[in-house]
Amino acid sequence: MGSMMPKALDGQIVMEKTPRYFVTVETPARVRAMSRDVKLIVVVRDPVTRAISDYTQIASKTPGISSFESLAFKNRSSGQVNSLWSPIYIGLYAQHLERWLAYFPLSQIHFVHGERLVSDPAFELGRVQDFLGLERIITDKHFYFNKTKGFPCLKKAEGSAEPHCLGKTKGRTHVRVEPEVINNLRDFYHPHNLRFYQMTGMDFRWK
Ligand SMILES: Nc1ncnc2c1ncn2[C@@H]1O[C@H](COP(=O)(O)OS(=O)(=O)O)[C@@H](OP(=O)(O)O)[C@H]1O
Repeated sequence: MGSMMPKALDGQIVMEKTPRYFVTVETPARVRAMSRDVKLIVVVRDPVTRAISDYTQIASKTPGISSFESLAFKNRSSGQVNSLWSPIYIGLYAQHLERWLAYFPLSQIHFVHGERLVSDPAFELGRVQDFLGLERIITDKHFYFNKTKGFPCLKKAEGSAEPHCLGKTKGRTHVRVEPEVINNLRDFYHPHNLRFYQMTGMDFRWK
């Protein structure tokens, strides 16, 4: 992993982004072997919406896939959640964080509040810049709310004068999931979320 990272000059920061790192069992030890003072950034959102978003993405690439409802439960009538199904498993944030905390102090891990990244991107990016020890260059002046997209976008893309929104696969309409299933998943995640708030000292206020 370390040998694959590009070299940096003094004053430069090398970034690497892989969503799977947070949940892959071998990763914390590998990252630690590469650098013990690396800074880690994790974007987290309500695990129920996260699961539906994840399924929406998988379904868009998998013709004939079973319904969310049938994959999310081991047994629908008993309401037993299939916590090993990846869209559900990834949202068990406390469990994943626990593995990282065996290798890194909490002070080296920064959590981006996913919902606030959408409602107030400048605020969340302010926190990220502080965490990285950077000057606060990105501020609310860089964003505007694009009504068509329903999300914030950049007024100017890097090296261009044109506005820039994220692509079509970011911020798309989710598949409809039965309200009863959503409530069931909320109950399932509730204790895990509370543990996560306690571990991070942050109240994400997920329902
Ligand atoms: N500004 C802006 N524009 C569009 N989308 C935004 C933005 N900020 C955050 N988001 C949320 O990012 C979600 C997609 O990111 P992913 O986690 O799927 O990306 S990746 O897997 O890391 O590539 C995507 O999830 P979905 O809404 O489920 O599509 C968005 O809610």
